[in-house]
Amino acid sequence: MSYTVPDVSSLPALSDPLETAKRLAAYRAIDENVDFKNDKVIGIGSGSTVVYAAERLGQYLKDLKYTECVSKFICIPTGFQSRALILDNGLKLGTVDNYPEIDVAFDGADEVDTNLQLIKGGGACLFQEKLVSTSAKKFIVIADHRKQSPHYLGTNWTKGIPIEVVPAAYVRVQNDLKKLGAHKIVLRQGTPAKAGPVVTDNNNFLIDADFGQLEDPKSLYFKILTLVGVVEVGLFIDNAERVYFGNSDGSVTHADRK
Ligand SMILES: O=C(CO)[C@H](O)[C@H](O)COP(=O)(O)O
Repeated sequence: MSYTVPDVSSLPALSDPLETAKRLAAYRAIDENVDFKNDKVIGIGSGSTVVYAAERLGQYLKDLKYTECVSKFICIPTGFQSRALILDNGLKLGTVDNYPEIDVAFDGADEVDTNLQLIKGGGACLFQEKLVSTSAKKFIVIADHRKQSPHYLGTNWTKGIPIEVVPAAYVRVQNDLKKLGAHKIVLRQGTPAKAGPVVTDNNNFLIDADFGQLEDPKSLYFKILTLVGVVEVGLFIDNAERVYFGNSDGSVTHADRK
């Protein structure tokens, strides 16, 4: 029997309502933002929400109405987990080197403010996420309702801004972050799974620096980025075009960049 992409409104709820919310947001984002006729290169981010975006593309691939175009899509990952998601869903893998222009990219976020500025990097993939999202003509974020900030970044996500640093410079960067006004600075640890610091897909370390609520995330972004040893900062500024939020009542809402 032939396969048809399931309608979002007819999906049975998952056992965890939060997972249901993430799935709804991701499916809606794919349905409304992939141009099946014209898109060629799709960015696939990292984290637990984007799993459902890759799953949705995999569903389109199985539906004979879409198989021909989806099988030609080149999907660009943002790290190891994301690469596996692409392959597990039968999609074609590419790299930014081969495909520097991405039509549309999908990724999760740790917090989204009212201007669609983002904190990302909670899953330690921020450099490649930034590479992919800023290489995309359209960057679409998918998140559950916990990620929607009432106003400023740093309200819901209080673990600090993730910052990817060259290992040789981590002490220097920590000292410099203190001078910039960070209240709490932590070198992210891999324990209990790994003794010692988290090592990113790019062989770097991660520092989480808490600056409290961010009234001006853009200027802080540039201040941190210019510190010697900083590879990338988990503040995604003027990057997201639209964010889909999966809500606890089963609805999905979206916000657009002004
Ligand atoms: O930035 C990220 C990884 O570095 C993720 O996109 C972010 O942490 C959101 O993850 P999830 O969808 O699991 O909440």
